[in-house]
Amino acid sequence: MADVPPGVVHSEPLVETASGGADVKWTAYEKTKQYTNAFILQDGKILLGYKKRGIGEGLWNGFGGKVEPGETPAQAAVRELKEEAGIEAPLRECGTLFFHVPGLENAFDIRLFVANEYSGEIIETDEMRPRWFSTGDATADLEPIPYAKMWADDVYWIPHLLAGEKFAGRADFTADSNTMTKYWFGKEVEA
Ligand SMILES: CNc1ncnc2c1ncn2[C@@H]1O[C@H](COP(=O)(O)OP(=O)(O)OP(=O)(O)O)[C@@H](O)[C@H]1O
Repeated sequence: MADVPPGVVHSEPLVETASGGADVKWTAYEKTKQYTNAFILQDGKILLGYKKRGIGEGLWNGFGGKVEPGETPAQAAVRELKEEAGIEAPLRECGTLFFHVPGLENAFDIRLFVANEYSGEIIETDEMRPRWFSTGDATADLEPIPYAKMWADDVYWIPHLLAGEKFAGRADFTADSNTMTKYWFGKEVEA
């Protein structure tokens, strides 16, 4: 049985797929705040957004934000996708992530969502500049997923997202930099 880190939310057993920083301890945390992160995957391409402000500014990511009081994570994911990319999609939960960043009051409890179709027109918003990327090699019109310009954790779990596997993990970051001191990721297996 995998040694799942504190804070990681999952419903089925997990097998480890990546880990690092074995010589450091998981940082203790007191409070968590729920966030969402949503992706559209279609015909060998993935929709990402360039974050123009706030947490993760200057990085490419899925579309998401804080779960507001009275909302479920699924409702928040749909609202944030509409607010940040202008589209609606039948999102399904595909994973969870937990992040600790020193100096922030709350650790991040993030629910990840994916859909293979959407409706509406993809638009740039105040917060995000959306763009399609190839899920494989570069193509004539699409660049590959820009891992070097994404959160350092993404390279470990996006392959699960692309493979249709449910995943969960945790990463502890240094303050004010996109560097992980300790991380653990796993995918769900049948109980
Ligand atoms: C540390 N490693 C990380 N790796 C991958 N993704 C990460 C992340 N840390 C935060 N995220 C995502 O970043 C968005 C922040 O949300 P953020 O825009 O700040 O929230 P929200 O829109 O509610 O804020 P406003 O109050 O509107 O500014 C949200 O999707 C959240 O899932």
